[in-house]
Amino acid sequence: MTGVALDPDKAPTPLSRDLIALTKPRIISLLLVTTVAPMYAAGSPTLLTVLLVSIGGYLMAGGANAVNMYLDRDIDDVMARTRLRPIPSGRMSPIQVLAFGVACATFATWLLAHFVNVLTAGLALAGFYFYVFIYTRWLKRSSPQNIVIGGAAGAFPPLVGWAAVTGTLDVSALCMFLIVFYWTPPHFWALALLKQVDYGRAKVPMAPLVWGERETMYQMVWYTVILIALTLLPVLFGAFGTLYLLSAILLNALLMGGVLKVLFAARASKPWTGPAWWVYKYSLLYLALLFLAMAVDRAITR
Ligand code: HEM
Ligand SMILES: CC(C)=CCC/C(C)=C/CC/C(C)=C/COP(=O)(O)OP(=O)(O)O
Repeated sequence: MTGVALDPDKAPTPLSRDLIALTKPRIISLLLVTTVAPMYAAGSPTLLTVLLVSIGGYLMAGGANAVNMYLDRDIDDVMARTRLRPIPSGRMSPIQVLAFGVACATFATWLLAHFVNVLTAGLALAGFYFYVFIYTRWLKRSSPQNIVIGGAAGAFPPLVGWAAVTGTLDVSALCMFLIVFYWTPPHFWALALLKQVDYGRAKVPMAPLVWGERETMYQMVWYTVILIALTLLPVLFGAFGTLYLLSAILLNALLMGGVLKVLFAARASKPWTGPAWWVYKYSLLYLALLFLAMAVDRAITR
């Protein structure tokens, strides 16, 4: 016994729980919705294919998230939101985390290439590299456009799901990629507006700190306008029908309403943090329901 007082932040945590935390499971749950829904929009996959793609997708994205925590261990240590993660809290060493992340991604590549197809494995691996090297290693610390360009990483899952079922990519898959791509700025900047102290302390040039709050809010509005147009585009070329159209209209109206509420509150010098939280939380429901509507729409009209 050393007699050192127990720090509640450093209370023992089972290794299994830390390994799961390294993969950011809650984020992956939505990534998997945007992987599996396109599979049902693309065709009629067997349950085994869905299971294999889900396991491979989880391990690839989880591996990417673990390597992200390895590369970001210095800034995770200074942000309140991230300082209890396995590395900054001292429960795991950086090299253990790196090895875990690389092992997950390697196994996922083999699994997808061997049991699904090589295009699916290649697209998932491209998502891994994009997130680790383009977003985390490069853009996150160097530009307020970090999540716009880097956000492309999070848009790979629909391509993965589509390729797993069709063995190829087409304009519907591209539309789904673009939908997630343009959804990312309103999703993330709503949170970035609320976490400016954290990002300032970590010297990460997130949009609100570089452009200011008002400009970030205007940008959120413009990205939402493009997002709405992109969600309606597949209906114009006949990819989806009425159920999807009605769902998209409703979901879009609520998202635009939320984003405008943030902007108008700020312009009127009224509190905008409540509406910003709402937009962040709602953005998650929005994407899940939009992709679910795509799958159901195609399933009932097939
Ligand atoms: C560059 C792109 C993105 C950035 C920078 C970003 C950033 C973030 C951050 C910082 C959080 C807060 C997490 C926390 O509190 O620990 C978050 C939450 C979340 N993000 Fe994103 N995100 C991005 C793209 C995506 C994508 C593509 C998806 C899924 C399709 C996604 C799904 C989620 C989910 C489900 C949460 C809630 C997690 C929770 O409640 O613990 N994000 N995002
Ligand atoms: C197909 C495939 C494998 C794609 C990879 C997709 C992927 C892992 C997307 C993650 C998006 C995300 C959580 C970004 C936040 O990173 P951050 O570093 O800003 O968040 P943090 O501060 O919470 O660590």
